[in-house]
Amino acid sequence: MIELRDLTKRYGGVTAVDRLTLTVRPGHVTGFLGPNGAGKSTTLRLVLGLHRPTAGTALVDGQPFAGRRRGLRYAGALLDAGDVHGGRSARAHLAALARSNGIPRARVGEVLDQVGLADVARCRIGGFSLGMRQRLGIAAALLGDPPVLLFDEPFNGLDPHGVRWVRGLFRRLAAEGRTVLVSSHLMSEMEQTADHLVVIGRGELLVDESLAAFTARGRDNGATSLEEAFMDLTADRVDYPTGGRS
Ligand SMILES: Nc1ncnc2c1ncn2[C@@H]1O[C@H](COP(=O)(O)OP(=O)(O)OP(=O)(O)O)[C@@H](O)[C@H]1O
Repeated sequence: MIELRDLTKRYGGVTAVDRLTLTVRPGHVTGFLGPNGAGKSTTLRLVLGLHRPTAGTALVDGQPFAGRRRGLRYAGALLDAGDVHGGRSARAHLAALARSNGIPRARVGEVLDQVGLADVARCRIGGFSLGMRQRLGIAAALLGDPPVLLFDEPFNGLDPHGVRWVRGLFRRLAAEGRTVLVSSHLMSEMEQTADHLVVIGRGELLVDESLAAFTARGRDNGATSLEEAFMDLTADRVDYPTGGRS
């Protein structure tokens, strides 16, 4: 479970996250949506203790994640698939993470199999496509078999086979009772993957409800799709020209 209480992050004059209070529950895939610059990545980084909040708290299963030893056992995350040492092999990268988190080395082979990278395990990451890097990032998130998983734009760079695989993986992880929080701009993917939605705009919470309730409310207001309901909800929360309702 992830619990945010009045979570706030300011960078100089910019309030990236504004008094966010919400609970992300286990057993669901929670889609985390918002226009560009809404504060999604900042929120994920605050949860993982990579940034310090200006005010408020973020708890992972009842404790702050920052400073937690062997953190990958408690929460796994894919934040930036490009943020890896290109000179290492996939196996060496995962083995180093396993070592520093007290995870048995056998897990490395298991997660490489699970994400479909076993055949290229000894290849340098520098030669990997974006889709392969995404899979490696997902392998790293799964390494510690954690109860809480966070994914920032996990569908980026994946081909249709990869997208379908990720969709199924997230659903399985949630069905196993894990907390799965997925940020994405792809409404079609969220529609098929998430069963709960959190929407933020300019750092503030706009929606925290089931996908079914959100789409039903959108329909009542004349929206014909999740995308349209999202556009209507966030239209006054963007700082750039929008396409509006077609
Ligand atoms: N390290 C930083 N220093 C200064 N401002 C930052 C920093 N990180 C984020 N911001 C600002 O905070 C706001 C929220 O950014 P964030 O990246 O969290 O949004 P996002 O919802 O993930 O956006 P996107 O969908 O474009 O990835 C933006 O105005 C951004 O410019």
